[in-house]
Amino acid sequence: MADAPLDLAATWDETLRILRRENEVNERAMAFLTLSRLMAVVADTALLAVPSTWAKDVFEQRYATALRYALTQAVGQDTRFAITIDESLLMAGAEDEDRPRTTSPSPAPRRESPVDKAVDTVDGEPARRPELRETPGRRLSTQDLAEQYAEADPERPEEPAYIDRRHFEPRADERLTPMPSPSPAPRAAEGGETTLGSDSKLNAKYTFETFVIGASNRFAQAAASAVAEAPAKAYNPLFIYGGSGLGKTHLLHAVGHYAQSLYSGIEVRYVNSEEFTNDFINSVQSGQFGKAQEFHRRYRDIDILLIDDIQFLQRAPETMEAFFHTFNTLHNENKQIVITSDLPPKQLGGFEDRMRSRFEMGLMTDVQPPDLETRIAILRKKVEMEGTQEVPRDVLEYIASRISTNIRELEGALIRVQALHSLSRQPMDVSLAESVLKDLLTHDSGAEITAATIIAQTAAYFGLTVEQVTGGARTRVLVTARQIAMYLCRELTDMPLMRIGKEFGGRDHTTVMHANKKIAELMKERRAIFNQVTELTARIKNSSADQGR
Ligand SMILES: Nc1ncnc2c1ncn2[C@@H]1O[C@H](COP(=O)(O)OP(=O)(O)OP(=O)(O)O)[C@@H](O)[C@H]1O
Repeated sequence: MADAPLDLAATWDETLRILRRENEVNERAMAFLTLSRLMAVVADTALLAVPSTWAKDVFEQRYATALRYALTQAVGQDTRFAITIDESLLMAGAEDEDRPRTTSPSPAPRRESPVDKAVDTVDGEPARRPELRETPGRRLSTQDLAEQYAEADPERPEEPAYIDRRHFEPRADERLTPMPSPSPAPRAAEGGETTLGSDSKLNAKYTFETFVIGASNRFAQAAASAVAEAPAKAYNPLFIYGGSGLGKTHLLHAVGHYAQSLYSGIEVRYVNSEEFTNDFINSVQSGQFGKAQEFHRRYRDIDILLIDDIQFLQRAPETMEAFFHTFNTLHNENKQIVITSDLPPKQLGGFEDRMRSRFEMGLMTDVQPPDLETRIAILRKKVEMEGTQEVPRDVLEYIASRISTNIRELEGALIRVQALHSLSRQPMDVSLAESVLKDLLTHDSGAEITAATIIAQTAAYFGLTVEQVTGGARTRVLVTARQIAMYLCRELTDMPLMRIGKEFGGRDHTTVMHANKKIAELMKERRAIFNQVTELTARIKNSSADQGR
């Protein structure tokens, strides 16, 4: 079980007291610190919300050591910090100033940001805004600060403060490592794919231990970790958005594993939005009371709902309505919801405003494409997880420098390099990697690759029909062709497993997962499979480029 939750407001008060005592921070910075908030402490990192870019820069650059020292003392363990900007804190402070001070501050009517909302629900108590104490050294009023700031930055946006990774650049001395193992290894099912013992459908590989943290995902990781530690207390919902293959699904599963490791008996459910849609449609179409009840039990009698790729939620009004009610029920009952999407709520087409505004109620954070060092660290982690032969740093660096936008592609390239090495017995060096990536990249026109193209090309290559590739017959040739096509759909398109399964006659996502694993293994063992995958990749890329012209 987790330790008793930290009293964040008291810890922040103590941090400020220590900073005042040490007297290393000037008055102006101290006044900004008074307006700031401690939002969470995740592993060894304190998440701070501060009112302005100026404050963030000053705390990170000039007062980093003093702040880190004070936080370490107040938390009682070595604590570093990450900062986000929440401009409404400045206004909140100004409003507080106008009111007579009381010992129990009540929430002021003010513009709410996702961050505010998040803090309002900590420990189920109303927000404890940092008190504006009158100290001998404090002469600047928050009203002064608000005015100064408004003058300095008249353009500041009225939008709620989105939290994104740009506020979380790593310190120079920071190493790229997975989080210092907060969670024990998840319970693995046979085949190592999903956890047993509950209906959660978690992938055993996607944990915080196997997730590499860099500037591109630092805040998302910390927020995900915080919701697992304190479900429905920290941020609800947590909304993670960003491009394909950047680790959103991985984080979602990691939340589930970590929460399960902390709270025995906690009910966690991971679901893709398409699966949610299917479940709902089945429950309605059957017309059976039992099915409807089963749907309710599945999505409402749970503690954490992890819903992936919300952009695919079928636009049918009934499904939207079902999701809206599920969301409200869970939220009202203080159950945690974590959502991923390719776009932030505001840009999610096809969703009603009431739905979008609910997505914005908690905390929003993006994940960005990782930088080179993070990509190398991810590759190193994959090698370590597979327990395969070491891959030299220059080879990892070469692969990481050539593939930059999608981690799934990065993993695919690593698999191919390892496969050629094990088949050809050529040394694992940069020239080997070059020869593999040459094939992979020279055909890259940037044109979009579709499942239809992959299936058609695979069928033509093996002398089969499209129906045979997507059908149910199980001769050896058919199964191999089908699995290769699924593998390439996973590697070369943005499609989630569930969607790929649909393209192959409505197969389950676990079938696609199995095919993916199988082909990755076979590529290392059988030259014929490696050649087929390589050759087909070139054909698919060429054909997609031709279609795009
Ligand atoms: N920071 C990371 N550390 C380790 N592995 C990562 C990291 N980010 C992504 N990956 C890996 O990259 C692959 C793709 O990640 P994932 O499926 O989570 O992406 P996604 O953002 O959900 O993509 P999509 O939107 O297409 O569903 C996974 O195998 C995942 O483990």
